[in-house]
Amino acid sequence: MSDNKRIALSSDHAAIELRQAIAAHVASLGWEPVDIGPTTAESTHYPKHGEAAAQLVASGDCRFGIVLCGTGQGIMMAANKVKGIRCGVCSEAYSAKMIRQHNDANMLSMGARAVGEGLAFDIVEAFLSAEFEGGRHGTRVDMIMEIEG
Ligand SMILES: O=C(CO)[C@H](O)[C@H](O)COP(=O)(O)O
Repeated sequence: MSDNKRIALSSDHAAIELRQAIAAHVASLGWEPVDIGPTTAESTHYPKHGEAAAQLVASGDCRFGIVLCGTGQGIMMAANKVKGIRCGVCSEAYSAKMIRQHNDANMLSMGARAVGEGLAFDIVEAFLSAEFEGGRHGTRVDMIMEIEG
């Protein structure tokens, strides 16, 4: 397990409050939130926020990233364009566990218009407590990364 306990957090305007609640929650779990905003509910564009969080993860500054928009889909797509990022959208805890165990995901995305705070906390906890299993899953993750070049 990595010593890096930093988690990059970003969102668009649709998820400010949920993102801030998740930042506090991960801190309560012993992680260090690196919340890069935005902080106002003014309409903004999710690609730049997804990319910014993904860069912190890809550079190794943060171990994981958690990104949010209305659905979680657009900001996930943006994050996955950054080399080295494997980000999945989750709206239940099982998938959040599995994207760590089987896909070695380093970022989690959620939709603030799709999940409430309690469910989002469960999803985050499932993601952070699961470990990559390697083995055949490592072979497949390597294949994903080869597509990226
Ligand atoms: O979910 C999203 C992207 O996948 C965005 O949060 C959503 O598209 C923003 O919509 P609006 O500008 O109408 O608030």
